[in-house]
Amino acid sequence: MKAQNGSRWVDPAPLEVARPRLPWWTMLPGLVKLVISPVVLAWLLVWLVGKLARLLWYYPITALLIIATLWLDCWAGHYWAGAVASVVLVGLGVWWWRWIDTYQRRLRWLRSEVRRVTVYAWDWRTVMRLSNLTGTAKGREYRPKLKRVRAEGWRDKVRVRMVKGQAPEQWSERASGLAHSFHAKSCRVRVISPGKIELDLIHSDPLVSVLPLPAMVADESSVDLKRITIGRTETGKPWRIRLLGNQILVVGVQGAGKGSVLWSVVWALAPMIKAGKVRLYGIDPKGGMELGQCPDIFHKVVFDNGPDAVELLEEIANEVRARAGQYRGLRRFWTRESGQPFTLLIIDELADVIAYQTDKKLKERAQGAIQTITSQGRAPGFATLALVQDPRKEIVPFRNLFTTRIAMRLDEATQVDMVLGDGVRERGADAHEISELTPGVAWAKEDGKKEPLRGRAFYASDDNLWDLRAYVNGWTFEVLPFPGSADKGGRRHDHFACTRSGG
Ligand SMILES: Nc1ncnc2c1ncn2[C@@H]1O[C@H](COP(=O)(O)OP(=O)(O)OP(=O)(O)O)[C@@H](O)[C@H]1O
Repeated sequence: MKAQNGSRWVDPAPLEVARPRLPWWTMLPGLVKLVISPVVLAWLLVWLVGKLARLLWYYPITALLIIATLWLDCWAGHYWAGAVASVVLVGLGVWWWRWIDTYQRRLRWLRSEVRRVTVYAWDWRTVMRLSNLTGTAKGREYRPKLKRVRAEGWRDKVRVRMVKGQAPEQWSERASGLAHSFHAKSCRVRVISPGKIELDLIHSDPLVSVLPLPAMVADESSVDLKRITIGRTETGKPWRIRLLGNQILVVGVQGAGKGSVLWSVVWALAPMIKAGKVRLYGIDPKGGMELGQCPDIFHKVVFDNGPDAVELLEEIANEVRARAGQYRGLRRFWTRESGQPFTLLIIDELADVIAYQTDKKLKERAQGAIQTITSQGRAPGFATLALVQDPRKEIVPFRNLFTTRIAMRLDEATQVDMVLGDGVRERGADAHEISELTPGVAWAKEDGKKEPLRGRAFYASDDNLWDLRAYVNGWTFEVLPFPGSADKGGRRHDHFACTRSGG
């Protein structure tokens, strides 16, 4: 209303009301709506079926249980369905409470489904947003998709479809935050296929218990030099390494358990050593502290880093060249049928031989010989197992000649990169975080294989090493009565003495 002369009325402020924005299709003429409605309904149906199929795919056991309960409800009535469901639920609860190990093993699928819904799907959107793993384009939020979850007790394997434009490295950078968000101890990121990754959310370490050496293989023909079992991996499978055509470097701080890798390899080879099909050479510059425990299973062994050690290395390097010359034009690789023994050179502290040696000439000769053996020994059947504490380039300048590298407990993350190579630590190989309480645990990386492997080597006790010596040398023991050992009752104490024969 306009202000008139003497009137108290003034123009009111224009009314500011947002016009309601209706979806575009509401503006369509009624006839068009009628025509496209069956199409829209069909599309809705397909969408619903898709959602249902997705639920059935991710939660098959839960769906089966619900369908079975509904069927029971129709068939026997509410009372019976409720009673059976309660008994099953209570039974599962008691099983979980009393026998969690078998529950986790037997009911892995059900557990996977329960963890998917209660731990991951529940918080997925929030965790993705807070971890900056979502993206926005044209006003729309794009979120990584939670796919299959598999609970294995000690870890949950969680598959994820990444947002377009995302890299696995972005996930590796946030691994620690993801672990905390999903109540896990640590998180590893593994690439499955383009755009798809798998998160390993770790809850406990399956390698905490000591693994005793297994029974020795009876027959040398069953020893496979391509698959020597030296322990167990964290997934419970045998930890196997390849000796044929391979050169192995084991790195770890003092007390990391490098010796257990060494003796697990020798234990697995024992039948072939005994049969003369494998020949061991050894260098132990620490005065025989390690290899001196079984000196007589070696073809030749030297207990220092002086001229004797260098001469032994040069002798082996010459053999490598000579055997390669014999093979030229006849065969490409060593096989058992060649009639020549497979040769394994074991060096207990490589740094003492090639870095700490004060005589420059000896040092250079040792370096040259080891480089010949590691670079040319593959085809003619020569392998090297070198143990070292310090992986720096100044100490081991030719790390790349070792085709399998095993990182035991290390001091720093940079050392892990030096041993296993760039990018392997980002895939979870945290060798610098291996506990002091688990000697023998290691991360291994083979050339040509993308994923590193975590395992624990068998523990070789003094008795095992004594058995090894006796077995390879063919010693037998006979129990003799201890002199004057009969007690008053006439019982003989005859288990204290023995004699050796055959060696
Ligand atoms: N696989 C294993 N399982 C259980 N205990 C182990 C294992 N390996 C080693 N140990 C224990 O850890 C201790 C250190 O092991 P070991 O001497 O082999 O370490 P190392 O890395 O060779 O050390 P160094 O460099 O000083 O020789 C041993 O006394 C042994 O009792």
